[in-house]
Amino acid sequence: MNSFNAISVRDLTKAFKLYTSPRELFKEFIGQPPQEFVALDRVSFDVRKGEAVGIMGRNGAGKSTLLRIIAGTLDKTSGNVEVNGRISAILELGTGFRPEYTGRQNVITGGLCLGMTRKEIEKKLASIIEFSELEEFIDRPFKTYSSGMQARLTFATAVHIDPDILIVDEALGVGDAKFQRKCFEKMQQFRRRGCAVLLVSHDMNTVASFCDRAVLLQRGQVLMDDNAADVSRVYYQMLLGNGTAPDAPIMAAIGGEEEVAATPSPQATRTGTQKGAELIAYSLENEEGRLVNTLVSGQKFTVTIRARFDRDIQEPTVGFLVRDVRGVDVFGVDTFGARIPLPPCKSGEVLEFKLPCTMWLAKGTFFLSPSVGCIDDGATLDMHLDALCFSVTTPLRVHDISIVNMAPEFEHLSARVY
Ligand SMILES: Nc1ncnc2c1ncn2[C@@H]1O[C@H](COP(=O)(O)OP(=O)(O)OP(=O)(O)O)[C@@H](O)[C@H]1O
Repeated sequence: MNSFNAISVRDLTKAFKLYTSPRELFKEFIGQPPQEFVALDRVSFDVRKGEAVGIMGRNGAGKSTLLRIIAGTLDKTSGNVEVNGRISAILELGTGFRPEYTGRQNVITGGLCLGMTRKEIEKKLASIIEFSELEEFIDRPFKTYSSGMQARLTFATAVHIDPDILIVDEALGVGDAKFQRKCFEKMQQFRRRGCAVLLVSHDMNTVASFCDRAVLLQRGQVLMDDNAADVSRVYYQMLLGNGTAPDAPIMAAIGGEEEVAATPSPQATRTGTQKGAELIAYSLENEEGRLVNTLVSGQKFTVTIRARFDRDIQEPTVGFLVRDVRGVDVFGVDTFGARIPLPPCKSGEVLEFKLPCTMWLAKGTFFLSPSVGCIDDGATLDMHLDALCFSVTTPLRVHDISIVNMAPEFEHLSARVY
């Protein structure tokens, strides 16, 4: 393995044998193999030292199976996993912890399970308890702890191993916000000293903000391995759509090749009846009429949408929706709602819709979903969810945390001292 890598996974495959009855065991014994379920299918990726990699995917995609094999608690069927350094894995709450033991006793047994020596544990016991903030409860039975308290003790023990590789499977999700913050701070410290972090999470914001890279699994295969923000976005679109990412790009942006267009997402999900009209192009233009994927808060821009009709529509309607990365709808408009009639369209005609707007959102990444509909029968004919990804930058005078730009007029500011 390359010396920069902490983990190297090559063609990793895991097939679970499915025994539907005890007879199947017997059949296997006499040479008839049982049915198999392939949970991981030739998965390959690397994690570099000091890198934080998110593992994403819908329920059953194979994330836990992957982590368990890397952590060494589950056997692989084929392929190769190389690990360079000491692993500490939080695969589920209270790994190696006994419900009837006290918190203190469990730190000792759990620590031993996680690979610490008894001497090491004794040396770190006070620090583990302090990190968990459970001093008051540490001599009570573990089974009386809430799931958040269990998470605290599990995490506190696991991070005191001083691992080279930290593997965390969602366990942090149950701690309260303050404790989660503390855990992420601890994980950042690990990264700074070269520890690799592998984090399974369903939360795209966690992955996008904490991880450098992410691997998206779909039915046991690697669908995407890229920077965390892009993978999170695709994962989010999978969740919004039919659960799988389409194989091929479905959209092209309008415009000249030399110009930068807002990125049409290859993963856009189509909704609507898809009968009567289809969206054929859409784009964003700045005030100079240039195709852009970055808009400046406070400035004007134009949304252009083109739709082709394959039947006569007396009253078409066009609109779009803008969402942020968390999936919150931040703006929506359509000609029907605005009571602006569009001209009737005949089969074979293309309608071009251009709507000048002002960008009042503040800094961030957003997704635009264009749509075309038919007022005659009240249907959405075609809508491409989150099809255009664009970012907004704010002028210096708007604070970074802003969601919207209230356009402060500093030139008219008055300040009086009494
Ligand atoms: N012991 C087992 N025997 C048979 N199938 C199994 C076994 N363990 C896991 N699977 C199957 O393997 C697939 C992957 O499971 P896994 O737990 O890795 O998914 P996951 O991505 O972690 O899901 P989740 O987000 O729900 O935790 C699932 O379809 C699951 O049913």
